[in-house]
Amino acid sequence: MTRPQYDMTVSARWMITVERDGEVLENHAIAIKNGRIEAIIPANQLTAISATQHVDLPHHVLMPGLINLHGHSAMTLLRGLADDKALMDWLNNHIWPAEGKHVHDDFVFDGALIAMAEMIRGGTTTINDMYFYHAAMARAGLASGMRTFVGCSILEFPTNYGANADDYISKSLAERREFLGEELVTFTLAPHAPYTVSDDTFRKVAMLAEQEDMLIHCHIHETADEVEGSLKERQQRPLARLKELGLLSPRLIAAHMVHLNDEEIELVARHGVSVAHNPASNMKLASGIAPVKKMLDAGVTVGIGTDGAASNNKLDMLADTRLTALLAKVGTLDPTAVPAATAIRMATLNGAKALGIDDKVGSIAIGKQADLIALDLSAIETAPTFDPISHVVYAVGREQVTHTWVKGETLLNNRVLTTLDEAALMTKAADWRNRILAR
Ligand SMILES: CSC[C@H]1O[C@@H](n2cnc3c(O)ncnc32)[C@H](O)[C@@H]1O
Ligand SMILES: [Zn+2]
Repeated sequence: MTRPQYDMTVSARWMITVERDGEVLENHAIAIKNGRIEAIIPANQLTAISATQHVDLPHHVLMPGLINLHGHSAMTLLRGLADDKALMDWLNNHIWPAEGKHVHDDFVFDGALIAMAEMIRGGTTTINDMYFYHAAMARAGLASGMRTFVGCSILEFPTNYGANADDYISKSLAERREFLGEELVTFTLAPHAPYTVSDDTFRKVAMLAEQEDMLIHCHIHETADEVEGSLKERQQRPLARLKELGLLSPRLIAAHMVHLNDEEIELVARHGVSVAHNPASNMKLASGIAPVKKMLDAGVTVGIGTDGAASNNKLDMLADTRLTALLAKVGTLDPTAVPAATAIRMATLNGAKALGIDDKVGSIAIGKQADLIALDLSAIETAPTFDPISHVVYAVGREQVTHTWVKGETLLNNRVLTTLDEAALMTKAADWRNRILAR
């Protein structure tokens, strides 16, 4: 009898499937063909099948790849330029002036590749980004092999990329056309925030999203100042305004959502809006603590994002999954607010749901694409292991990520990047440091 033939099999000591909260398979293997998981079997049945390549992970946990639900990848090149500031001081007096001097295609391409090297080494397989120069971002995504959502920024004021909202929109749609056939690249509409986008533009974005079947990605209710500013200027809270303008729908991924009352949480749940929670950025910019437990209890899909490297200052989804669990506990004084298994689901399947790709990725299941990561738990820092779910959330560091796969392609092999040249990127980073310091 001929044995079933696969491209790759991976066996692991533990497998966190995320199919059911808390499910851990011990000593199991998966078989992958054409980038898809075709079988999940006890490791002792591996002899019954054959594969071109086998990866044995005897001390490792295998789990779905992490989904970074909110980021600005190219901002790695501005990391550490302005720390210890509140959001509007940080943006108005530091980040926007620096972006005005430096942000062009080459900045976005190089900065995004540096971000992707960091993310792949930390177990992130999907990035939901928003920035400028989208063809450069998409090219970086294709070069790295990451699943890349390219958010097309829309603002009312001019930047190097666009003159006004209509200009941002038309340039973005033109850049999108070039990548429409690429499975791993998806363009989204990214109106920056309620305080930088007009009513007319928000209406256009809502219509365009329907016409073109696109997601919308926007910073919303990030700070108390944003909510108060809107009340002062328009006698309306930003979310109420966005509801009137037709923005609230399952297409919308709302980044931050820190300052919400109970009615707003209900509204967001009713309209199927997803939320990208950014605990590190919210802590560093002193924006506040998002009501994550209340949102989850109301049925909102809440995923996790890092935000940019200039406000985090890491692109470390494992660290921010830990922060998600810890911050929810301290914010509610309830140790059960976000348990470990919930935090893992937020960083994987919830991100996939928000992006509308949970039929493809976000958990380990037959038929899903092989976006997977492996972490080596044999380090002293994670010995002994009683519960791998606990270790992944509370004890591991990203240096324990050994392998990262997207659609069955190896992006990280025993901690070595396979698609990106780390040494060349180090040189690029040094060049950018000199250019930025020179201006
Ligand atoms: C439209 S995305 C690009 C734009 O957003 C800026 N930005 C980065 N992080 C944040 C944040 O947390 N809140 C608001 N705006 C942010 C970034 O610098 C770009 O100018
Ligand atoms: Zn952001």
